[in-house]
Amino acid sequence: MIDVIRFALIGAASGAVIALLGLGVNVVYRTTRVVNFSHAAIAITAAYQYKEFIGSVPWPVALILAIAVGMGIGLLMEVCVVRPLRHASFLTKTISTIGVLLVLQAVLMIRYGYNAVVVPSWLPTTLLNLGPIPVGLDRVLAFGIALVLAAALYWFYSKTRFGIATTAASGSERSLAALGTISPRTVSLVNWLIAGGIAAFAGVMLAPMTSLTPVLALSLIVPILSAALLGNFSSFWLTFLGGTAIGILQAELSVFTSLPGLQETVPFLIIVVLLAARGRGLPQRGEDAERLPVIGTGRIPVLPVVILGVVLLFLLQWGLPVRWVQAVAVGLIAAVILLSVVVVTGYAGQLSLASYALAGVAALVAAHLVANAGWPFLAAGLAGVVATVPVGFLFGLPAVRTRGTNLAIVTLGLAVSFQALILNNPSISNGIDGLKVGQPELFGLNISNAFEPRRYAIMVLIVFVALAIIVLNLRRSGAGRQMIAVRGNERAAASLGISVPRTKLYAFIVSALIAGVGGVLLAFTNSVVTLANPGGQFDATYSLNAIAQSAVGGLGFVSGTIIGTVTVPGAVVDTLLRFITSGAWFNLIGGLLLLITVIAAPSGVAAQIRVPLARLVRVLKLVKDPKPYLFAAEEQAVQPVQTGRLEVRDLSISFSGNKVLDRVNLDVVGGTVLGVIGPNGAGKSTLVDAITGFNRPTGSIALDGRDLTRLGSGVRSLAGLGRSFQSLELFEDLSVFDNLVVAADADAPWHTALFAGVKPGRAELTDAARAAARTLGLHDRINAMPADLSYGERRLLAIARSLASRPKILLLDEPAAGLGAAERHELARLIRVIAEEWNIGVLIIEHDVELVLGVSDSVLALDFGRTIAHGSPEEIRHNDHVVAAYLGTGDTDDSQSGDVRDNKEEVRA
Ligand SMILES: Nc1ncnc2c1ncn2[C@@H]1O[C@H](COP(=O)(O)OP(=O)(O)OP(=O)(O)O)[C@@H](O)[C@H]1O
Repeated sequence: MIDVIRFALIGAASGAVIALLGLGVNVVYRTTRVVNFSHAAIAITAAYQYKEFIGSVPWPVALILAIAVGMGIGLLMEVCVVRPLRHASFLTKTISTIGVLLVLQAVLMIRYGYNAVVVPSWLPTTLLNLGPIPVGLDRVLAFGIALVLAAALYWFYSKTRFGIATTAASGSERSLAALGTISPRTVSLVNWLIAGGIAAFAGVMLAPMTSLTPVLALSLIVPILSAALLGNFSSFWLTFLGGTAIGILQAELSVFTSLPGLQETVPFLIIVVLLAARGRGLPQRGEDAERLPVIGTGRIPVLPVVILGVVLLFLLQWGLPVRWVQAVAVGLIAAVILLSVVVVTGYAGQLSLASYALAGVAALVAAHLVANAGWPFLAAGLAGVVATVPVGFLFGLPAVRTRGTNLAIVTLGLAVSFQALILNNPSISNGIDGLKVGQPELFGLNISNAFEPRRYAIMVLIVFVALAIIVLNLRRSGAGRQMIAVRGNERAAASLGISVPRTKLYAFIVSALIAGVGGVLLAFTNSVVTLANPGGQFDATYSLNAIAQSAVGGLGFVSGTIIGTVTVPGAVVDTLLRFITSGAWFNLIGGLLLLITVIAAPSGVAAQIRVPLARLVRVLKLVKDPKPYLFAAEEQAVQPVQTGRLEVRDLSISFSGNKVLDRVNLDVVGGTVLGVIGPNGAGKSTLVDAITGFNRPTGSIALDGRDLTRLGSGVRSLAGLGRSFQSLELFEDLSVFDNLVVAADADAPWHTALFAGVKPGRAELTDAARAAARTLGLHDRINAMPADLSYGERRLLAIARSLASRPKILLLDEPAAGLGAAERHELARLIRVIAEEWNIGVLIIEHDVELVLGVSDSVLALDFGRTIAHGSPEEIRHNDHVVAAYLGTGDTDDSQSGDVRDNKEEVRA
């Protein structure tokens, strides 16, 4: 028992320092919404500086100087990286901090090498007896200092004017500017300085507890970010408690369990479970969809690819010296793994940091089957690749409930756990001796990289080209469009019947399969497969390098995987530079290149060069221009839907005890329009969300007698409930054509996704999608991107997209917001067309009362979530409750309403 307490105290001290580092992560997240992956690297850099300073100055001066170094790095990051990227997506921001991490690590590697450095403690290390328990005084003091600092930060950010301003604005420059007195620039700068200082101080505290190595920063990332995550990147106390708990758990596990790797894994897995419990299947209303990096078209420029392929084949077989052949192979293998990043992060928008772990799964299985079961290379390799399917599924599961940076941390944590528990376990991976796989053969030919490097490289080339074609096909397939829809806007995707969890898991599994192929190719490059560290070929942190390489090339581009290999160690550029530099310098160049790319060209080099390249290819007549989609001249007849009836009974919902909907009852019948009005905050959008499955109300919702109450939003959409959003939520990465196709395709049978990479199929507009485009006047804009449409056209596209999914009932959330008088009049006419010609039941919520009264067959008025009136437009117009709650006067402006009231007659005529 005494030992348990003693190790709890020891763990609490290191945990408190981890927490301190987590607190620094919170500080910058509050200001800039950036999760800083380089925070630990700043700490380690400052700790190295401290070690240098104490050689020449007293320790207090050294400590101050080290803190100044940390603050300096924070300042540089703010000025050179964070500020230029302040409008970028979370993806770009996160990747930029990974860039800073790689740069700092490379600098430390150049300066100090791999050898561990011991740093003396500046705190007294005498043994203290707490009753019968001996503990180092330095540990107790470290815990106390961390606790005081956490309290100081809490005080500073909740009590001082500066801190309150930072907290209130919570990362929004506009809110900060609105607060007046302090400029957003100052707030950002000061917070980055504070964060840098805290990192440095924590680094100097941590250094004596563990010896310093440049890679220490990498092993600290997961615990630090986990602590910050536990505090939701904002609560200092929860972060402090979380970090301390992680430290205690790790100390206890390291002493009282014999399974290696458990101490890295268990605390992290607890966090995953907590996150999953806290997470949500879909983002909430108001969580802005971000502009993510550009994605390629997926078109295959056949002739240029064939020419390049043949030239490379020739060079590999005859033209290049062996050294260069091997360098090309190294680059192509890395490019295969980067293809997996294109699928999961580029197409599906899920920032996964586990590509090398998944590659490692395939390598482990294949190497075992060859080394211990005597399987031939091909069969073992295929088995290894298949083995990645369940692991890819497992790694994808958190994506169902988390997203963004949280997901990045979880996937990196899973990768680190996999390495600690499996790859580093000598009984599984045979430790640093590795697994002997000898010389692989393919169809009777020796293809060993050592003896037949040309054959090995040609095999790698063929595999890369095949996978690249599959990934390009996937981009053009229905499954690819669904991934891009989910990446662009999960709520909109769900509203069309796309299963968001299934799409994410699909992306993870496809990506795992591709990474698996890369893993097998990488593993069999040598006759011994080394999986355990040091020297493991699949170190979890290589996935950070992979995301960096991918971002340099272009996350959404297959061509980006080749461009990204310029920063791959051992590939062509590195081989070239080895004549003048060492490997450490190459890593530094790679990190700097990443930073320059994300700032100057956030979508990567491939996105930057695609326009001139396409022009060149066209001038040389190497490809045909794609034909734009043209509508047939004849009018598309609308096929009316089967009549639907939506019945909503006793719908209620509360948020934090505040009743937002209170026993609302309504019916919407095919061919009619129900208007819902109410003042701001009456609960109108919440009503649409509740009916379509975006929140969890009580009561019941049935469509044509089928109870939908317990079903998710995607299933409700497939059952016939369509909706639009107040904020439109278009898929900005997809053309108008593809926005409609993706809506019509949502119920495609799942097995089409199985062969999407081989048989992508042709995107076709369904009859309903064509009719929707015609009805809403978008047929002439069908090849445009949403960003090129006028505001009014964008609103119409949102409705057309819902119509393309053939709903029986369509719920329109403020469709006229921001439209001019003429556009509103046209919209009112279209709503009657949708009801009467398409036979759809329409529920419209609108602030424009006259529009609602003019277009609806009956109207429901809400106030504070309660129905205050329900009747014909005329009854509502003169209802006393409505007049009191909403209209303000008994007389509405009849001159304005006359126009829209005539719509029913106009359409009937
Ligand atoms: N997820 C949520 N958590 C907490 N409160 C919420 C949530 N969603 C809605 N509310 C609250 O419910 C109330 C009703 O909001 P809702 O957006 O439905 O009103 P509305 O009638 O559509 O208003 P508006 O016309 O301004 O859009 C508001 O007070 C809002 O703050």
